[in-house]
Amino acid sequence: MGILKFKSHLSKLPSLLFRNNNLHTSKTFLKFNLLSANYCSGNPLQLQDNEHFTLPKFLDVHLSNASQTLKLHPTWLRDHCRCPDCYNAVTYQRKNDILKLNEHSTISAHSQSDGLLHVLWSDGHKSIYSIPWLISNTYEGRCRTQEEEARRLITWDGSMGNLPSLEPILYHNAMHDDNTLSEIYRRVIQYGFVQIEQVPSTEIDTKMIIERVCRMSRTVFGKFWETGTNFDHMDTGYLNGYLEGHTDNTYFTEAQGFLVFHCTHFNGKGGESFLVDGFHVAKQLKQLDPIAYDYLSKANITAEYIEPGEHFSSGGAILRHDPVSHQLEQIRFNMLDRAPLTSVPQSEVGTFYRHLRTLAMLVRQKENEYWFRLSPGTVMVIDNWRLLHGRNSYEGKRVLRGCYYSRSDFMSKARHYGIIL
Ligand SMILES: C[N+](C)(C)CCCC[C@H](N)C(=O)O
Ligand SMILES: O=C(O)CCC(=O)C(=O)O
Repeated sequence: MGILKFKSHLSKLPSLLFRNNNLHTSKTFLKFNLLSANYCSGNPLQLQDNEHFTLPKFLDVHLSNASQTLKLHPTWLRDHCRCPDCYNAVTYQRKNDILKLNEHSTISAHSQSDGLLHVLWSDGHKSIYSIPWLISNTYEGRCRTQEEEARRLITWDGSMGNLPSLEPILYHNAMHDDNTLSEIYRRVIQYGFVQIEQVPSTEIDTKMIIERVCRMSRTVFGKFWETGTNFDHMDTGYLNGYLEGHTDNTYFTEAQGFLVFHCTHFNGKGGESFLVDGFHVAKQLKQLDPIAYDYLSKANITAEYIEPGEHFSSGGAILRHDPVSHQLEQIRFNMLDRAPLTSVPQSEVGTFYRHLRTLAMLVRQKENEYWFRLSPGTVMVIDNWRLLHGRNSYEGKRVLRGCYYSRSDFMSKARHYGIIL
């Protein structure tokens, strides 16, 4: 009877919940001892249980290789019940009451079969869980996944020697084929950039491909911007001098996640572009000077952008890490947009400049720079949290058009295409 009722819950759950993700069910993953592994910060047993300082009774879920168990806290389990009373599968939102969770978290009975866990609670409520879903939605499982995702990133130096030669992505395919769109996302996530070729160099076509990939984000520079024809904004990007490798928007509380460039007109000298893989440089720094790496992961540095009517200012570490997985998430590097250094006491500034110099030296290394020319017809999408971009000074006419994508918007689509979790 109980089981039948469970089944009816199951059929209403979104199929996503039961997606059989290879990553989570693979033998290697299940072999992993979920509790003893210390690949994330802290110890979940100590961190998460402060209820009356008693050790809660964990429920042991036996994983398919039998010798491993996943220990789940009853409150977590009750909070993650996906039955229609606890979860609205249409809006993908919870319905349960956080203040009642604790009193509802006593398990009366449980059983496990066919990849499902059945739980009967002391208040009579019944829950059913898919075990792969449980694994992938715990702290332990998620940290593991983030590590896997980080391992899948391919970092590179200026020679690009370690990158496979990839089929060019053509405008026509990108516009009409969803698989090509998903490939664009895969490349941006994996390598930090993608080039789309044979884009007609009109403003309207540039906008079409931009919007096909993701929605444009409006910033102080507007939604769709153009440089080389106007001095709308007081920024070196609008002038024609050399620009050293940098990331944009270090002065926003959240820098725009991605940049799009399309050079639609060039008639002059110079103006070649380059990219540096900030995650590669970060790896080099960690090896060369782990103390500098650690320092730049913690020290706060403020950046600013000022023009008539505006004054943006925001601080943060140069090497920003995910607070849970501790994976490097963003490099904020723009030496021009640094604000007065008010975040470091004078007694420490010597150390600060020394570490910053070490990083800047690596950023400037010629071997790390990948040089190319942005030319009419090629649209480039660049990860602004990972890659640094720059260009040579130029003379003549050079029209660069483009936009930003917010991190949230682009990552939402990447998740939709199954590129990230
Ligand atoms: C890209 N676009 C020309 C619109 C703006 C350039 C802004 C560059 C600025 N220094 C920054 O780092 O954010
Ligand atoms: O002109 C370019 O190629 C790049 C401009 C730039 O770096 C910027 O606007 O942030």
